[in-house]
Amino acid sequence: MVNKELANKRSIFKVNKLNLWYGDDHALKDLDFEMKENNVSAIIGPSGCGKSTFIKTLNRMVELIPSVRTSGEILFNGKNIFDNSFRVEELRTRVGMVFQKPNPFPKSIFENVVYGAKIHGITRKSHLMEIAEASLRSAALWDEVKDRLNDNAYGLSGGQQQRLCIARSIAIQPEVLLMDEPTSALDPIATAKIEELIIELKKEYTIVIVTHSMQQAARISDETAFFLMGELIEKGDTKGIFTTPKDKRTEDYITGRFG
Ligand SMILES: Nc1ncnc2c1ncn2[C@@H]1O[C@H](COP(=O)(O)OP(=O)(O)OP(=O)(O)O)[C@@H](O)[C@H]1O
Repeated sequence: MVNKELANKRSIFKVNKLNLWYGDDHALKDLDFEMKENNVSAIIGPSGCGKSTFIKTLNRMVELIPSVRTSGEILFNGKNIFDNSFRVEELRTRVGMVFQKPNPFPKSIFENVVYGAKIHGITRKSHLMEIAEASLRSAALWDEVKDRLNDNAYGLSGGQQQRLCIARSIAIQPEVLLMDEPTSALDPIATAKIEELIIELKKEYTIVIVTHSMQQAARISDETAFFLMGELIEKGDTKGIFTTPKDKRTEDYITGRFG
C-alpha cells in the first residue's frame, strides 16, 4: 500500500547507486534510498552490514578514513553532496550526528551546547544564553540542568549526557539528525526518554537512527530499512516491514533466525 502522507512529503536525501569501499572491502553495494522530511527512518541489520558506514556517508564523515572510496550520488535537497561545489562544512552543519556513546566535551553544560554557535561567530552572551535554553528545552534537559549550567558536563548521568549531545547538535539548527545507536549505552529509563525525545524532535527534524533493537525501530520509526552484507534488502513503512516483510531474508532477521 502506498502511504499517501509520505508520498507528499519533500525528499531530503535521495541516494542513487551508492557504493563504498574501505580499500578492497566493498562495504556498501548499489544502495538506493530516499528519506522524506520530518520522518524517522530506522536502519536495522546484523553487525557489520554497513549501517554505521551508511549514515556516516550521509554527512561525509566516513571520508575522514583515508582508504575510503565512493561512487554514485547522494542528493541532499536536490544537490549532490559529492560535487566539488558542495562545501563539506555546510553539509556537516545541516546534517548533525549523535553517537553511540555520549561524547560531551570536558567543559561546562553551557559551553557544550553553545560550542557550535561560537564557532559560527556568535559571541553575545544573551544570544548564546537564548540558544542554550532553546536547545536544552528541545532536548528535554532544561529543567534538569537550568540551575547548574556552569557545572562540568561529565557530572551528568549517561542519559543526560546523551540528551546534552542532542542539544549540542540541535543548537546549530540542522535539518537532519543522524543517530548511531544512541541508546545502546543507556538503561531502559534513559532509553525511554531518548525515544520520547526522538518522537518529539521529528516535528522539526528529519531523523535517521541506526539500532540493534527491533522493538525500538518499531516504536519510534516511520520507515525501516533492512541492510545485509552492504546491501539494502528492503525498505518501507515500519509496520509493513515488521508484519509482512517482502523478502525472506528480512523475515528471517526480524523473527530472530539470524543476526
Ligand atoms: N574504518 C574502517 N576501516 C576498514 N573497514 C571498515 C571500517 N569501518 C567499518 N569497516 C568495515 O565495513 C563493514 C561495515 O561496517 P559498519 O561498522 O558500517 O557495520 P554496522 O552494520 O554498523 O555494524 P555494527 O552493528 O557492528 O556497528 C564491515 O565489514 C567493517 O569491517
